[in-house]
Amino acid sequence: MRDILDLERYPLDRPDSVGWSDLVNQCQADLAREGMFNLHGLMRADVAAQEVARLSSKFATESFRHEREHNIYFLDHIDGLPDDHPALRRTHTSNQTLCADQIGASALTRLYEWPEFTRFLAATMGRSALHTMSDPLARINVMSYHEGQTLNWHFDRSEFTTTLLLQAPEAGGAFEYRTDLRSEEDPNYDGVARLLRGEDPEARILTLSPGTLNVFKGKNTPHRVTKVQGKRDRVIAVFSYYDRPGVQFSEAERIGFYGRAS
Ligand SMILES: O=C(O)CCC(=O)C(=O)O
Ligand SMILES: [Fe+2]
Repeated sequence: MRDILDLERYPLDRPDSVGWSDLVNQCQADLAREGMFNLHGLMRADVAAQEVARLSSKFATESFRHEREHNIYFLDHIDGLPDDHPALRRTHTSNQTLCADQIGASALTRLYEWPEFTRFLAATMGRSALHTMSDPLARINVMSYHEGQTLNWHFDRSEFTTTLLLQAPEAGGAFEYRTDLRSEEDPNYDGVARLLRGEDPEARILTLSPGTLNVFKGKNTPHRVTKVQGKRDRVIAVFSYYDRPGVQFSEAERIGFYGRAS
């Protein structure tokens, strides 16, 4: 993995070393404080650039244009919530998505399936194990956003989301998030409505650099990607892991996110 990752800086391949334990402790502290951690420059910059070049023709010809109006839940209706509640305010999303079956054998697939990577991620989250998805489309996605495009406010399906930025835009395309806006016990619909009005003082903005791994607790932390500005696309890989093996999206979810079920 040394050909694609900076393992001098991040010793993911040496789980018995002090350096590995120190890194895990640091990530755990960041997760507890911020709901996320970042490994800047985990993927080598030239490898990230090669992936962008390799995928650019696929983006041009076979990507799914994910374009829709949606609410923060990506659901048509929430039981117990009137359909006109401001927490259900609709926003617009537009980007291009490539699914795992289109990405093929690549540095991204190698990283996603590398057992030491899963082991490291599980340790940062205080879990005994994490598992790759069996969903042939959802396990790895690469998304590109060109000028004016955005992924609007949403909560994720999985508790943790793991992304790796491959190419940064000239401007915009920042990751905006609001840590722990809701919990399993409290959906905090009024807090959601306030965030959607742009009035939540706890919302934070993160500007990622290419090669950076970002792990964040997206299930209760709403987040969005602000509009990309300039000619260079924002390109980012999204890896999905779950605490049990064999997880798949439903057919309806696949059609919503990818425009196809298989
Ligand atoms: O593009 C990003 O930085 C965020 C991606 C994301 O939130 C998601 O795929 O759920
Ligand atoms: Fe997300």
